[in-house]
Amino acid sequence: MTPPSTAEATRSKWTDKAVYAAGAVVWRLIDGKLRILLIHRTKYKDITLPKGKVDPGEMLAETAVREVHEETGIRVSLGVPVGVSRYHLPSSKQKVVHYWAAEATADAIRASTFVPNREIAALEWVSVKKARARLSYPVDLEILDFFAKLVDDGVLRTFPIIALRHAKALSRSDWEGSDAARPLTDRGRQQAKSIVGPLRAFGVRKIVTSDAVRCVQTVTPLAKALDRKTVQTSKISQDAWEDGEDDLRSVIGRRVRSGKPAVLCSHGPVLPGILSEIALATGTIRGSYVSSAADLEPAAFSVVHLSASNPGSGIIAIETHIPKV
Ligand SMILES: Nc1nc2c([nH]c(=O)n2[C@H]2C[C@H](O)[C@@H](COP(=O)(O)OP(=O)(O)OP(=O)(O)O)O2)c(=O)[nH]1
Repeated sequence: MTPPSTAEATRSKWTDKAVYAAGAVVWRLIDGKLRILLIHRTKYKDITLPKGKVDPGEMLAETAVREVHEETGIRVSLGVPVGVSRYHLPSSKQKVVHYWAAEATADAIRASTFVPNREIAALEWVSVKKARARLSYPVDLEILDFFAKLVDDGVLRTFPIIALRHAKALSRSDWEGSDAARPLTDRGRQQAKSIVGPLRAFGVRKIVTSDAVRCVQTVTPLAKALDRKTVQTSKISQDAWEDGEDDLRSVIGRRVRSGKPAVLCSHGPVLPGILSEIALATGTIRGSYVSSAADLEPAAFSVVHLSASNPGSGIIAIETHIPKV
């Protein structure tokens, strides 16, 4: 059992031996009371949290959202990570399941498509206390405990600011034009496509990018999928940063004030400044986790979770995701 990343960045590790899965503690307020979603599984006659196995090529965050939807008919966006459970399958393989908190909004409930089926017999919304009594497996209880801590800390409703490093670009030596015009490689374009699912999983609505071509190209598949325009600005570009003319502070300040899930696509050397400005804008006591979250390979991203009601209470959690291509 790995604790959730309240004060440290987490990085997912992949091994061939384990079976990976992802899911969520889905929650909503009913008449002001917190309720979480349990599933009654048909085949196993057990009561668990919604989750399921990673599809080939998929990243964990998109698995969590897809599986919640497939099992419960409810479309969620992910909030804070609430832990990783590990258990042995009857085949003796290890199963590793990553969980996030995820709010089921009123709209998502209205649009729910659940009907009892071969996999899931019933859905049940219960208090955290009742969930503790009903869940079939001890590992689920540990996830529930992490979730309950968020509730106790008053930081259940959050929004993410995501710092994304542009995907793989042509090297400077292979390019004769200006550095700002350097495009993505074929692999970079694949990476840009592969992060659309996981970025959507966090509910990204706003896309802000350095105006360098390699950054704009990195977020273009996402912008298309969301049918949104990108905000292209030199304020977070490497050229401006090298000339001391960047303005990370105003860009981050706006994002923190808006409270909307956003992605900021920038460059390796600029990312530490972006993470540092998020920490400063939220009164976060800085630790090494902030700089490690900025140390990203191409097309990797760090999700910084902030309190929706009180962003000034500091960063709630940071998690880092690495593309598989
Ligand atoms: N969900 C869950 N199943 C467990 C646990 N411990 C344990 O022995 N099992 C059993 C129940 C089933 O016989 C078997 C496989 O269940 P599973 O939920 O991991 O896998 P699955 O492939 O059926 O479902 P999924 O991951 O696609 O949602 O493992 C546990 O802690 N959680």
